[in-house]
Amino acid sequence: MKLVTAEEMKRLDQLASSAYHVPSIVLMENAGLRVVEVISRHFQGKVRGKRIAIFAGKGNNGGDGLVVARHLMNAGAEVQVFMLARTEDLKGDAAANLQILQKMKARIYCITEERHLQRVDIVLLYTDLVVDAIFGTGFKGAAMGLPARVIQLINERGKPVVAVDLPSGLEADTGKVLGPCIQARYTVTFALPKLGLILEPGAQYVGELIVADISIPNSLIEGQPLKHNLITEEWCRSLLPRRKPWGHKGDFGHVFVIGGSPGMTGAVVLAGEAALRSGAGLVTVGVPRSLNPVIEEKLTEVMSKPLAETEGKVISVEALPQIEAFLEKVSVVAVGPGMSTDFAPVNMVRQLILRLSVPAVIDADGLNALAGKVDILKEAKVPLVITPHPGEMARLTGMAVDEVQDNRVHVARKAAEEWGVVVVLKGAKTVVASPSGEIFINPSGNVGMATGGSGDVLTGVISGLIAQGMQVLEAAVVGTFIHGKAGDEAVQEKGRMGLVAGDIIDRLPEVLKGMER
Ligand SMILES: NC(=O)C1=CN([C@@H]2O[C@H](COP(=O)(O)OP(=O)(O)OC[C@H]3O[C@@H](n4cnc5c(N)ncnc54)[C@H](O)[C@@H]3O)[C@@H](O)[C@H]2O)[C@H](O)CC1
Ligand SMILES: [K+]
Repeated sequence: MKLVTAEEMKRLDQLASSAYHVPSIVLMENAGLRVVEVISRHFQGKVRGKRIAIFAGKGNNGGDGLVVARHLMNAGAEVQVFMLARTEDLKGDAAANLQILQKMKARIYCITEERHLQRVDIVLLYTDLVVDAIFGTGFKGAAMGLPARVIQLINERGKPVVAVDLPSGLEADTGKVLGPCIQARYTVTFALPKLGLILEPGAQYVGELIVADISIPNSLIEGQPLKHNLITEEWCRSLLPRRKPWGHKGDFGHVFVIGGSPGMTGAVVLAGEAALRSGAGLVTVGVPRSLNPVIEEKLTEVMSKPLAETEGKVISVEALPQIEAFLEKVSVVAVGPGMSTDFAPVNMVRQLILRLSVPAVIDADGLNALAGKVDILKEAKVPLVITPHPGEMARLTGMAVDEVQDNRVHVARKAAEEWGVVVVLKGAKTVVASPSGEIFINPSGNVGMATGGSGDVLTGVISGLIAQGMQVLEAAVVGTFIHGKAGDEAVQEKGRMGLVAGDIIDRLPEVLKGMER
C-alpha cells in the first residue's frame, strides 16, 4: 500500500482540481461525509440526539470538521463547534462551510482566550464524542498555546475522538509528537495513509485507521511517483516463491552463514536454523575450526564447515580461500552473526565483500567491520542487503544513534542510495530502503523482539528467501514482515519480557504456512 507525505498529498489535492477538475470543495465535502460515516458506525447508526463537540482549526482540516458539523446537525445530533481561530481567519472552502453553518444557526464558539477553555471543559463533560479537526497535514512542530491546552483537555476527558486526517499534534511526514497530541479512537485519513500515521511514536495516537476515498481519481494517484510503501501481508504473500511439487532441496538454494567466535556460537546457529525454517534447501555455517565440534553438537539439519582461525579462535584471513572455494556451492552468504570485531575477522570481511560471487546479507559484526570503510560496499559485484540496528547504523554513518532514530526514513534512504545496497534499518517499524530510494515500512513485530539473537534470526530469514531465488529487495521486505509476524505470534504466548529469539524461529513455519499459495 502506498503512503504519502504532506507535500505529495497537497500535490494530489491540487492536481485533482487543476488536472481533473474535481473542485476542492467537493474533496472537502467527501472528506466530511467519510468522517460522518465512521461516527454513524460508532453509534450503530443512531446519531440522533448524540452530543458531539467538533474542534476546528483555521485551515482545511478545520474545513472538513465544519462539513462534519453540518451533516451531523442534519442527522439530528446535538452539535457544538469550537473554532480555534477567529472566524475571519478562515479562507476558501473552510470559510464557505463556516458561512453555511452560520446560516444554519449552528452553535459556534471561538476559542481565542484562556477563559474560553472553561466552556470547553464543561461541554466535554457532557459530550458523547469529539471530532478533532484542529490540524491535519499542514501541521509541523509542536502544538502550543490554546490549541495545546484544548488537545490536553480533550485527552483528559477521555471521550472517544474521531481524528480528521491525522490526530492533531502529530507530524504527517515523520510521526513525531513534539507536544500534546490527540489520542484518537479512530483516525479517518483521506486518499492514502500519511507516513506519520505508521511511524512511531505517531502510530500510537491513531486508534483504528480508516483510509477514506474522497474521489481523487485513482489514475491520478497511480500516476504519481510515490516512493513510500507500507508492507502488507497480501503483498508479501504474492512475492513468496511457489514450491513446485517435484522440487528437490537443490531447487531451494544453499545458505552459507559465516560467523561465530568463542562465547558467540549461538548467533550462527540461530541464523542457520532460521534460514532453514524459511525454506532454504541447504544451510551450512562456517565457524572457526575449534568451535566446530560445539556447533556440530547444536546442529542437526544445518551443516557446518570449520574455517581457518587465529590463536584467539576467531575466523582468520587465511579462511578466505576456503570461503571463496565454497561460494561455488552456495546461493547466498550471510556474514557476521557472532563473528566478533577482532582485527582478523574484520580484515577478512573487508576482503570477502570484494570477492563475493553470490548475493550476501551483512549483519552485526559484519557491519561493525565496515565502520569507517563503508565505501567497500560500493565495490561489491553482487547485490547486498545490510541489516543494521540503529547503533550499527550510527557507527556506519558516523551519526549519533539519536540522530539516526530521529530521521529513520531519511537515513535509511540516503545510505541505500549512496552505498548501492538494500538497507534494513531495524527498530519499531523497521524501514527497508532500496538503492533507488524506494521505502518500505514494516508494520509487524513488537518490543518483545528486542532480545539478543532476534537480529540473527532476521538475517537467516532474509538469506533463506534469497536462497530460494527471491531478489534481495523482495527478500528483505518479505523477510522483515515474516520475522515480525512470527514475533507477533510468539509474543501472544510468551509475553513481551519472556520472548527469546528461538521463539521467533519456532513460529516461522506456521506464519509461512498461512501465507503459502
Ligand atoms: N486531498 C486532501 O488531502 C484533502 C485535504 N483536506 C484537508 O486539508 C488538511 C490540510 O489543510 P491545511 O490548510 O493545509 O492545514 P491544516 O488544516 O492541517 O493546518 C491548519 C494550519 O495550522 C497551522 N499550523 C501548522 N503547524 C502549527 C503548529 N505547530 N501550531 C499552530 N498552528 C500550526 C498552519 O498555518 C496551517 O495552515 C488535510 O489534513 C485535510 O484534512 C481537504 O479538506 C480535503 C482534501
Ligand atoms: K485532525
